[in-house]
Amino acid sequence: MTQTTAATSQVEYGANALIVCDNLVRIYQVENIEVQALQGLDLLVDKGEMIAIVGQSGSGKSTLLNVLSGLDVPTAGAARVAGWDLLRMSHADRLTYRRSVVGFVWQQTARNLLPYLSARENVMLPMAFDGVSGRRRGERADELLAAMGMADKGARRPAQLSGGEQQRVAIAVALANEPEVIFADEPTGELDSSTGDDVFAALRAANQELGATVVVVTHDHAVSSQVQRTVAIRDGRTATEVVRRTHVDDEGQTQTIHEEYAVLDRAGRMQLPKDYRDALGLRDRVRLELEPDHVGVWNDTAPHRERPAEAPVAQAPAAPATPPQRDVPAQDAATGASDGPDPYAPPAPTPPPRASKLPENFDIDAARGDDAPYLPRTSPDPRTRNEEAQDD
Ligand SMILES: Nc1ncnc2c1ncn2[C@@H]1O[C@H](COP(=O)(O)OP(=O)(O)OP(=O)(O)O)[C@@H](O)[C@H]1O
Repeated sequence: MTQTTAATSQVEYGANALIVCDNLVRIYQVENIEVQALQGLDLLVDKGEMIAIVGQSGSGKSTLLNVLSGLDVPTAGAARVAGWDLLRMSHADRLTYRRSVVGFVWQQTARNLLPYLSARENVMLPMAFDGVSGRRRGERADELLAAMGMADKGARRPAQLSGGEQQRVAIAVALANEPEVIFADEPTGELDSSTGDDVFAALRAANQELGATVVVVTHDHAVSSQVQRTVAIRDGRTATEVVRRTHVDDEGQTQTIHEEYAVLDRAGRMQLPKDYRDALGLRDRVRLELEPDHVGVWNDTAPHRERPAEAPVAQAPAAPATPPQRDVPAQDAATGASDGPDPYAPPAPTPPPRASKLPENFDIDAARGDDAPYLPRTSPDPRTRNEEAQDD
């Protein structure tokens, strides 16, 4: 088995994560043309998480899933799942990996189940390949079908089940050999929305009740309301993440909050969301300014200006969903400071002063110099939105 050893002299990237993609590259050669399906993608998934990977058609989702499921080998970079090095697996390793370490739910219901076996027999089949005793196979199949809300339909063949029921049986099949992770590729793509919700409820049961790590790949951004974390990929790279959490307000009402993060890779690269770029006319080249607790990103044509040292620091405004149809002064992406008064802007709230997160001995003036255009972030500075994640 080609498992990586944990004993390295320095801490490995994502050492404690269940899934690690580090600068993953997949280049397809089509005649004389190279297609870069994955262009240095980074991804970490912890054990026990349920996440969605979203992206438009052609963004690289299927390529990523093929790599993670052991069907394809990346061109460069690193990919590990549960300690298995996906770039260095032998053929035999790959079979073991696909049989016992990962489970799959595909979009096409027909691809998940054998049509001539009952639901119960379908769930028992992977266990037979894995050498599980007959009695135990039956017991576990019954447990899994019950967990998926399919206890009373185990004797039916796939053709006697609805599309949503077939997908719930498929989840039970994927769980049969107690895999480390389940990959679901557009599992609700062929279903209506209410049936799709049932399938997501079954995936959540697999995650929360049976402890499986679940990765759902989809083009549907609305999925972010169904999972804890949504990772958006764009042009073969991780672009943004939306983390969903619940919050109880002062009146005792539970609110769901989506916090959107830009993903910063180890080389300091990040993608600015399109609505931010459009709103401020940011393209080709931008100017960066390091402030005590954030980095300002400026339109290249914006005049350089000095900010008074005692100027109040405002919280980041939510970016507009659509670019405003008017001239917007070049604006500091994090502070909201602008070159001149914006007659359309609502009155700015006066926030409490924020403490600097920089180390005490950090020389911000030296760091602002031209020699140090890229600086490490010392703390995340998420933009908070109470709305669904928006992509391009
Ligand atoms: N076998 C292949 N040979 C050549 N190019 C490929 C191959 N597979 C994918 N690509 C290209 O790689 C890029 C990413 O494709 P991929 O299928 O991963 O995207 P996707 O996000 O899954 O899209 P969709 O949602 O439409 O399935 C696309 O430009 C695609 O044309």
